[in-house]
Amino acid sequence: MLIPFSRKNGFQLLCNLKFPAVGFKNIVQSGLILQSISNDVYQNLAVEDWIHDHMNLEGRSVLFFWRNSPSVVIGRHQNPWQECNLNLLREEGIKLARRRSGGGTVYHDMGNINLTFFTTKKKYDRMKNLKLIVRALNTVQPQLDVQATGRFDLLLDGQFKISGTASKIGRTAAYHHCTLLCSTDGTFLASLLRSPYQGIRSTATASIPSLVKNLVEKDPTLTCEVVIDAIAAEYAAFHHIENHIHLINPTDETLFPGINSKAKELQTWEWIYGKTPKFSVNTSLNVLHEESPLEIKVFIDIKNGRIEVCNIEAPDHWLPLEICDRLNSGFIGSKFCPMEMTMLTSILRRTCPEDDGLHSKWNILCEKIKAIM
Ligand SMILES: Nc1ncnc2c1ncn2[C@@H]1O[C@H](COP(=O)(O)OC(=O)CCCC[C@@H]2CCSS2)[C@@H](O)[C@H]1O
Repeated sequence: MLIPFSRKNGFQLLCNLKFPAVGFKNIVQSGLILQSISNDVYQNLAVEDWIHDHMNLEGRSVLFFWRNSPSVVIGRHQNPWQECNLNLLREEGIKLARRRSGGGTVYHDMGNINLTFFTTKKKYDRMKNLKLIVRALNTVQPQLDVQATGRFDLLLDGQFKISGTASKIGRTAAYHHCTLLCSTDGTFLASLLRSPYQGIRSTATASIPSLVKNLVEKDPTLTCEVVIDAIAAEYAAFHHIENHIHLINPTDETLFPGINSKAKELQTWEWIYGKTPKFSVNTSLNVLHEESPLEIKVFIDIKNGRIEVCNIEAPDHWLPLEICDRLNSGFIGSKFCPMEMTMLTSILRRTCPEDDGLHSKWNILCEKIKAIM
């Protein structure tokens, strides 16, 4: 049963919980189980940041459950252009988030559970956490074949990924977080995580795609609610604590002072796109000229999400070199982002001679360039 986390004692509860007496030999590791009432990926990631930064985890550990409305979550050192179909994300209104932990890109929706295991750096143990999840799943469905792999995925029937792992290890605190697929939209997941962008060269961490499956496909009773309750019960039994899930509101500043500014930072363009490791795009675009295709070469270097070097080379007879150069130098310093391009190209177009033919070619080229962003 879920009981609301009271405002009055919330912060106290998080920071100064009274733990059972610790014996000399049998050290009782005390714990706390939390679940977010929000489905906003930025707010939930901010809870992780807050607990990691502010909670004293010495002698206590915390398990945090959270679910998000449709979102794509990239790792700290990843390139979103390389990892997902940004145009599709924009069209469908899917949130894109960059987390603070490393690793690959995953898709979240309300059919996916996220679990964060907070401990001290010393007590950090991903295999122990995954085994706890496996025990919980087997309690509900003893027939289920779920195993943890060497790279800390959970596989169903030896081949289908149902969980991916990432982690952040701080100076004293650490967390291991993982996903768990109960009833996620697999078709949508696959199309969102397929990048259509060609010619990207980068040193960013690349994701490792797998065949995925939902737990409900194996057993329809394994819904998110059932699975969360089973894992909470297993965690409570393991840590000798009350089997109770405390509901938390991640926008509650009395509980988490300063949390809203953490959530805000996670939503900024500078964090999501700007933290992409330097990369380059080397591709070509095709336009039609007198009914035959014509090749336009594009070389762009992007640093901190912004265009650092730009070389768009169109045949001189199609677009005069001078006009091309105007575009190339005009783009320097701007965000590698279609919205910014729309603004910029309409400003730059005013510097172009009044010529309908030229303007139409300019528009065609700018639309093509926007499509690779
Ligand atoms: N939700 C989810 N769960 C499991 N596997 C997924 C999911 N979404 C996509 N995938 C598959 O994993 C690969 C990427 O695998 P890869 O191993 O590259 O990355 C991960 O697993 C990262 C897990 C991060 C977990 C965090 C926990 C809280 S916030 S996000 C992707 O291409 C798909 O094939």
